[in-house]
Amino acid sequence: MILEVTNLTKRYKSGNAVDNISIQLKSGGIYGLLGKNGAGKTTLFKLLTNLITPDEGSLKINSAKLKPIGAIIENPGLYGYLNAYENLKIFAEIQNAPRNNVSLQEYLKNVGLPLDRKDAVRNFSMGMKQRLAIAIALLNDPEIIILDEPFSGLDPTGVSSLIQLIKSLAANNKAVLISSHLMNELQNCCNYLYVIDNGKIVNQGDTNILFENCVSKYVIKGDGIEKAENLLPNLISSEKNRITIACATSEISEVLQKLLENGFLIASCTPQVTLDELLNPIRNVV
Ligand SMILES: Nc1ncnc2c1ncn2[C@@H]1O[C@H](COP(=O)(O)OP(=O)(O)OP(=O)(O)O)[C@@H](O)[C@H]1O
Repeated sequence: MILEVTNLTKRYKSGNAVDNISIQLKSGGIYGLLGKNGAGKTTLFKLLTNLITPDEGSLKINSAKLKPIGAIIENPGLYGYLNAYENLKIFAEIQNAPRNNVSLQEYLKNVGLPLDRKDAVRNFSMGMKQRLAIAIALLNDPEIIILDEPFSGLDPTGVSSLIQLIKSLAANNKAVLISSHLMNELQNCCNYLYVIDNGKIVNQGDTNILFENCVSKYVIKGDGIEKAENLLPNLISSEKNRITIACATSEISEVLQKLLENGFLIASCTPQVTLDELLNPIRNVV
């Protein structure tokens, strides 16, 4: 493990922002921290990066590096009136990181920023700002990268290219920890998920398994599929060419078989998971 957090707690007058949290990160893994607004994600990240001190618990980083963590917490704090290269150079100076022309250009290239963009970063798209912030987080070649809500404000193309960049960091053996309230983005990106609510980790596991275990509904599409209503006791809703049924992963093949046997052609069958189901794993019994 590159990072081991044990029973971390942070109390405020309003209550425990982080409540007895334990997490472990391995090099090369992409970890998601999924939770609603106010769940405690940013507070946990501030504890991991020593911006605040815990009231209880411990944090162990198994690295010989002076600065093993690179992080973007809350917003990428960029200088809007400077260009990408100038931003990177200033942060490299502040962090005492290598700042010769070649290595700075290399950082920009590695995060996919065009080297010929010389205008101020206030003109950049959100996706480009995120990339620049990641380049800054990478300046000291940290072993752990922490990204707080990196998908916020990105369009679908920006999200998928950011996911590619995050995967390339993990392929270079970095441990990446990402917070978000967006389940689909984390599902597409992370190997392992921690679900946080009210300061506590309420659910965790391999992303695919976690989602599979939380599926309680399927949307089935097909020409005239709404006419299958009477075949399906677990029907939730029905409209032209589309039905939604309550059904666990273990039961869906039987349902599809029944539809096929009765002459219905299925165009797609999509599992549905809501954040509520991930937050309340015990309730997911169909
Ligand atoms: N400095 C502080 N003083 C008092 N309460 C705080 C402080 N920082 C955070 N909190 C409280 O701790 C809880 C967790 O906040 P936190 O910002 O960690 O949540 P979050 O999951 O990051 O939410 P968001 O997605 O909205 O940023 C909230 O109830 C918040 O009001």
